[in-house]
Amino acid sequence: MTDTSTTGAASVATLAELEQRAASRRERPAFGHDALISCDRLVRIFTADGVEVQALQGLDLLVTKGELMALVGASGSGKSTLMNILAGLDEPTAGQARVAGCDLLSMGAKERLRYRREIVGFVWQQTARNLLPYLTAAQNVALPMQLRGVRGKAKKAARAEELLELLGVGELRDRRPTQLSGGQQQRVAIAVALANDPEVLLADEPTGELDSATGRQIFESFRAANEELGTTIVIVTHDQAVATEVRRTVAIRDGRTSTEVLRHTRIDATTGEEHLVAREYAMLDRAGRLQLPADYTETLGMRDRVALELEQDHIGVWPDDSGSN
Ligand SMILES: Nc1ncnc2c1ncn2[C@@H]1O[C@H](COP(=O)(O)OP(=O)(O)OP(=O)(O)O)[C@@H](O)[C@H]1O
Repeated sequence: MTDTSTTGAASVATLAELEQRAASRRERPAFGHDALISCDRLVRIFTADGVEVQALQGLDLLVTKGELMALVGASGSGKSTLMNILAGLDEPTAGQARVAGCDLLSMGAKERLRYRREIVGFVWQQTARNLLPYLTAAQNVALPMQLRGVRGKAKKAARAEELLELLGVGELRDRRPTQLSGGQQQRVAIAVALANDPEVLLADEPTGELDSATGRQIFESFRAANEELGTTIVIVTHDQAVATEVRRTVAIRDGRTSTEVLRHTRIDATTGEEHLVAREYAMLDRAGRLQLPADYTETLGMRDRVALELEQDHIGVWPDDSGSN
């Protein structure tokens, strides 16, 4: 008979060890504790005509304060759903979402209104949705300050002027939206979104209705806001030029973050020249789940099951060869 008591005793933790483990788990910082935007297993289910659509299926996303990043993904992948939740316009079905310390699931109506006025600013694709047609550019920028209860007409006018100048449309302050080009309207819209100095600026396809040269100018306006005012900016875009200009592009697929491209400049040791280096990463969620890019799995004919091997500094993933033995 084999004596298992020794092995059994060795594998059973003492009470003191269990208490220590529980304590260290408690002390471990929560997911995204130091991020400005933190989405944790975010779910949004829509029900239309008795049919359920899972627009977000456990999406994880962390954005650090001061970042300028892009979100990309095919049509229907859930980008606008996520933006509407982050903008405080829609509520998630489950999961957690926090922006600048505000819990987007438990906010009451009053808190939600304050959140939309003071914590986030947004710029939409449709230029007409961003500005009131009967107000001048400067009056449009002053309006959010007025709604927030900022006192002093001169103070509001000065802030409006400062923002319009920063975005390169200072000289257009007295024009109404119909007297501005699409690109100029979007720059005024960015000034409106920044009026109350929000922590986060959200933009959903802000260059979607513009030609590529104008789109580039708009992107430069976002960069100016990010660099000069330190505003954290998240841009949803189909625009390849925008997606490759930012340091971090996160791809959403089927309601989840799937891959992420990080870019940094590297100086060539021999020539001294600067090169932009981009590298694609797959997201690993807290349960250890990894989504492999479809083009990788299709190339190697991987389906249903893969073989894994732990090496010293990497994990190998091979097509399932169990049938060939
Ligand atoms: N109000 C709604 N009612 C029902 N289904 C919805 C609603 N809003 C979005 N959906 C569905 O949720 C999924 C995600 O939509 P979403 O608009 O977030 O995608 P998207 O990535 O922004 O797409 P696009 O790039 O075309 O704007 C889609 O299948 C869409 O049909």
